[in-house]
Amino acid sequence: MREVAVIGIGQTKIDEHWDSSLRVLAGDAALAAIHDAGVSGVEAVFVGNMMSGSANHQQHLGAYIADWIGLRYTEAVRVEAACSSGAATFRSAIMAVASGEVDSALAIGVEKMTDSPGAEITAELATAADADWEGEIGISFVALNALVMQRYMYEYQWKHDDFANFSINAHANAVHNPNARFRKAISFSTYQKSPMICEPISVMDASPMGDGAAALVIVPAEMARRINRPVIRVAGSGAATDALAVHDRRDPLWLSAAEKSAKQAYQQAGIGPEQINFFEVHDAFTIMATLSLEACGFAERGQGVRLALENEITPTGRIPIATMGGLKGRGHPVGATGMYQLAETVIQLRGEAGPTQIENARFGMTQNIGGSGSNIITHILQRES
Ligand SMILES: CC(=O)SCCNC(=O)CCNC(=O)[C@H](O)C(C)(C)COP(=O)(O)OP(=O)(O)OC[C@H]1O[C@@H](n2cnc3c(N)ncnc32)[C@H](O)[C@@H]1OP(=O)(O)O
Repeated sequence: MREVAVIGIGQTKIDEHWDSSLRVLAGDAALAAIHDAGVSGVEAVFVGNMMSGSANHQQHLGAYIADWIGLRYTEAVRVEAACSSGAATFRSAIMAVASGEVDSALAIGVEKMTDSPGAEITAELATAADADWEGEIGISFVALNALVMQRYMYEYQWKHDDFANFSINAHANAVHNPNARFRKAISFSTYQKSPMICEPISVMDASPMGDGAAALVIVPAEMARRINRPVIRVAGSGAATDALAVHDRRDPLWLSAAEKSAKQAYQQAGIGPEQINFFEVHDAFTIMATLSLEACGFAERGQGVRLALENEITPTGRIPIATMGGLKGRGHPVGATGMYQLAETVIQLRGEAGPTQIENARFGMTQNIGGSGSNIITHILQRES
């Protein structure tokens, strides 16, 4: 397999984009990535998305987007893995280039959620849960994660307030990200007063919906090394699944798929969690960020919350997370999120992150979670020079 690198990124602001269709959003991000890469085209296009068929009446996305950006007669397919569709798409693209099948690939993640009424979109999101055991009883993703958070707080004796810094850090970092949906810092009191959705998850524990697209251009690393720009190499990539239904898991409070995919990525990169300079975590809910930090080796079991409490997750902490707002502040257009995480990691590694720049960052990690932890994909990007 060849080494691969990212040479171009593009993204739209996450918002309620009433005036832009799915392909306009995807096209804007894709063309920005192609422009950033300085190439005239690519050999293959991969489009990540979760629910365009039901939410936007456009299931067939590969040719739809490729044609829109002027790439007719190019290979183009859609990739779906629920909320981890973005990272799954990136993984397909890097494998295509690493195998030698193509010399350039464009990975796009796009989702348009605000066209559908709230109840409808909540039901569509719930299709990422187990239809027979979870969807059947009408459970939403907020409710599913609330059950896990309840159990976690009971088991390890944490209070709701102890999770506040996940939200405070994400929103503080989102202030400096022009593509973030909520560019407003929040205080501890905002967190405390936030309306409860499904106890113990309040609005400030949950990532907001939104519309958006992000894209990356991937080429062989040897080609990237000939460009006069920092080389951002894909050092590691891992993917793993778990039982779809939470009650079927070995331990509902441990993300086994996160652990396995992170281990694969660490092994490929030849490093451990201590060498990761920042982590774009899947903070769809504060409890999910907590469990992800533990499974990836940044905290002991039941102690992920302590990293937030002790301010170790801020840009100057031991393991900075959500450095450009995370899902909480930037927004979570589900099938696009993994691609936003990767684009932000490239920005950090290029040294272009502004006030939330991580000093001397060499290794950035992303983790994109699908379902309530049933499909998890981890990537490690490295700045070579
Ligand atoms: C593996 C996975 O990734 S699973 C995750 C899948 N994603 C989800 O489940 C989505 C979770 N989020 C939600 O369900 C919704 O966004 C909710 C319940 C948090 C909020 O929904 P609603 O109550 O409909 O929010 P609504 O859009 O009416 O906004 C109400 C206000 O709160 C603000 N707001 C809404 N959500 C958030 C948020 N998460 N953070 C900060 N502010 C928010 C809005 O801007 C709005 O402010 P305004 O009144 O000043 O305009």
